[in-house]
Amino acid sequence: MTTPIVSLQNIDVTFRPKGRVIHAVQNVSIDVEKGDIYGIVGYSGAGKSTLVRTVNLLQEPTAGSVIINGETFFSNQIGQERTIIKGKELKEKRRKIGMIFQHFNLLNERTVEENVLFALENSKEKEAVKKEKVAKLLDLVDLSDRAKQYPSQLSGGQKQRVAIARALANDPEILISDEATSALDPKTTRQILALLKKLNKEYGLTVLLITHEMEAVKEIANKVAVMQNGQLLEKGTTLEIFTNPQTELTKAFIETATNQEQAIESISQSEAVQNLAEGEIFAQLTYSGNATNEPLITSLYQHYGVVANILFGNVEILQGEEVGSLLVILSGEGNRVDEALDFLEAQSVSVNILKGARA
Ligand SMILES: Nc1ncnc2c1ncn2[C@@H]1O[C@H](COP(=O)(O)OP(=O)(O)OP(=O)(O)O)[C@@H](O)[C@H]1O
Repeated sequence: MTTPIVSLQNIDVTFRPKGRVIHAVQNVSIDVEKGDIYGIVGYSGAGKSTLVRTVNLLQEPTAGSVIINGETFFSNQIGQERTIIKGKELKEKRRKIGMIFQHFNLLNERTVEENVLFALENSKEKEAVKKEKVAKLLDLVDLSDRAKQYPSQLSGGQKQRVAIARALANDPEILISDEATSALDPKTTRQILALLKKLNKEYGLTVLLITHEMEAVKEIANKVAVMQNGQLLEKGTTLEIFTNPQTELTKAFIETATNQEQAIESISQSEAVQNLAEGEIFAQLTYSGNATNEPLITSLYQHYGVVANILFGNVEILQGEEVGSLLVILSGEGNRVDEALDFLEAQSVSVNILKGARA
């Protein structure tokens, strides 16, 4: 195993405002490999921002370890001595971890190029070298023609691209994107995500993608962790999580990202589902890779005499793999539906029963 570029181990963050106790992050462990785009999803208040702010110690954990590229930034584990990097050392290390935010955080009284240049104020390079670098970065984010303009003259997507150029100024290996697309419309969101993907692919940039939008994760992340109330509910590859979610919250997130929420809602109202007969099951089947629609459904009939009435079908490409989803009513004799469901699960099809019960 290679050393993870970011290893967060048993991270706790507890706030104590005015006598109250808030467990913002509780015992969360995440390993991010170099080249990952690692999505961290959860609703507002789940603890995502607090967790990622521990990566560059903008937030000091209460307990746990933060290890970046094999180097311990912070450690406070039971039975061990507490260590933390500070001062100049911390400042230097922080420069190698870029950050972008929902509201861009640009300096409004400075031009686009001055905003990017500002990130290089501690660099010992000559002014001309810095300027050349800024020009290159603006070219990279496709904003060369806006160099002399002010943030107020730019669209949201352009502002975020300035912020990305600024975040890359010190050649970071890691970029933390904290809800960077949350204030943008869907089309601009896709453009920014495409830019992050390009930076990841062409420059090997590792991205921590904090978001409440599973759609963004689906679009570019190869791994994902789901958080709720400060805790990590589940983590895995995007393909694993989308095809076999373990928790109700993850299922709900996925439904929003795959337009299935609406399909399930409207199909649940259909006559066939409303009048589901005894022994019938209304279920969502999700599968990836080789399993395809037709052979699965044919097998159910051939082996178990179970008829699958397909009410909705959808195929998406995730991380280069096909992920299929069907909403079906299964009917058959005796406990044949039950056997058919076991068969499906043995074929790595994830079964989510929406109405009716197994025998
Ligand atoms: N400095 C702080 N002092 C006290 N409580 C805090 C502080 N920072 C965060 N919290 C609390 O910790 C919890 C987690 O907040 P956090 O911002 O990490 O969540 P989040 O998942 O990133 O949500 P959002 O996207 O809304 O920021 C919340 O209950 C929040 O109110």
